[in-house]
Amino acid sequence: MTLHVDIQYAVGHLSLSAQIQIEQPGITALFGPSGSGKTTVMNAIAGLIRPSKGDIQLQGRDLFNHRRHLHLPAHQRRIGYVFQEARLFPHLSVKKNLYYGHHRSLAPLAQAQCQQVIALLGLEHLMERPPRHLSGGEKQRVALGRALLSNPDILLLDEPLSALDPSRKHDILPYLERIRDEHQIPMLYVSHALEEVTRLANHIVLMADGQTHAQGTVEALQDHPTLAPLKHQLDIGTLFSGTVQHYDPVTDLTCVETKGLQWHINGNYGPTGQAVRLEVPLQYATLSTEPLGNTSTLNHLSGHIRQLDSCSITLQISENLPPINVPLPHYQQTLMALTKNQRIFVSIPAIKVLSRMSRI
Ligand SMILES: Nc1ncnc2c1ncn2[C@@H]1O[C@H](COP(=O)(O)OP(=O)(O)OP(=O)(O)O)[C@@H](O)[C@H]1O
Repeated sequence: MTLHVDIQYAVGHLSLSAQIQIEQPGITALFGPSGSGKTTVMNAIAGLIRPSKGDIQLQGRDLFNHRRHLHLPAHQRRIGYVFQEARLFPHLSVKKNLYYGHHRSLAPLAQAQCQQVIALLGLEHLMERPPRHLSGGEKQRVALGRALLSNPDILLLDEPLSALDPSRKHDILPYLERIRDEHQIPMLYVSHALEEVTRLANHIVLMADGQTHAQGTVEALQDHPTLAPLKHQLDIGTLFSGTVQHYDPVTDLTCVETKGLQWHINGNYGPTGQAVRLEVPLQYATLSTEPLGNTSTLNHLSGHIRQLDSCSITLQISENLPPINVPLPHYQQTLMALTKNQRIFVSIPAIKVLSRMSRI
């Protein structure tokens, strides 16, 4: 077990009751409306506030246990915390900022690993600069580096991109992806932006009114009533996690398997076995009640309608696969005279699947 949180805390109008279990590396998003208690949870994990009940464990170590009157001080928790603003020491160079946590760490990172982190974040050429001569994105990269150099057991990221303009945000996302892919460190990531979450996170914890009310993989929770309308509003397709089967340089197509389904996507998405997340724009799929025959479209599914809702249908592709939700307005369901248990054929061009894809 990596992180276990089961706490209660009351402050102002907030009555917090949070249960979180993170057992995997990668990024877990803490997602919910403003004021739902996300930062308060992060502060409790970091030891900046003391919950009134419950317990917190990290890598099997007790950080907080109300019954046993245990509340480990923040500097003994081995936690890296990155905030909305970089909070660098203005009078110290980038190098001194980076090594600040390292020098105080209980288990400092070896020098070779420090150099790897500095290279991963592209900071080598900035080492002697004072923070005032850095862009917002560079400051956040230094803040990430400072947290990683302290060799934490978990990285807490509280909206680390929200103070950046869109292009800086875009610049820093690949660095977060590299930390996720190249370090085994678990990360808890607060964000309001579902696009960021679907790109970065493999797990998600949903919060509302001070309560954690659902958690699981992003794929499993994507049709949750909290997320489905946002996904629709942002025109985000259906997410599938899968594995690269092979890449064909002649056609420039990658074949990806997602739990029994095969997809063809344009471009090269890494070696065989590479874990990927596909975003399939099922909202733009062509649906028919007959097989389409000889078509130029490369991705085909067929399944039986299990449910018809006002703006989507639920398809059962096969016995051993979870049902798939395909957005389809009610008037189109009526035009096609769709009924329960009817067989439906779905096709999506390879180029459309390519359009939104990130590694997980
Ligand atoms: N020390 C405090 N005194 C009074 N109220 C507080 C205190 N700390 C937090 N709160 C209240 O608790 C609620 C949750 O705050 P918190 O910052 O955890 O929410 P959040 O989900 O992180 O919000 P946001 O997404 O806007 O950052 C808010 O209504 C906030 O005003």
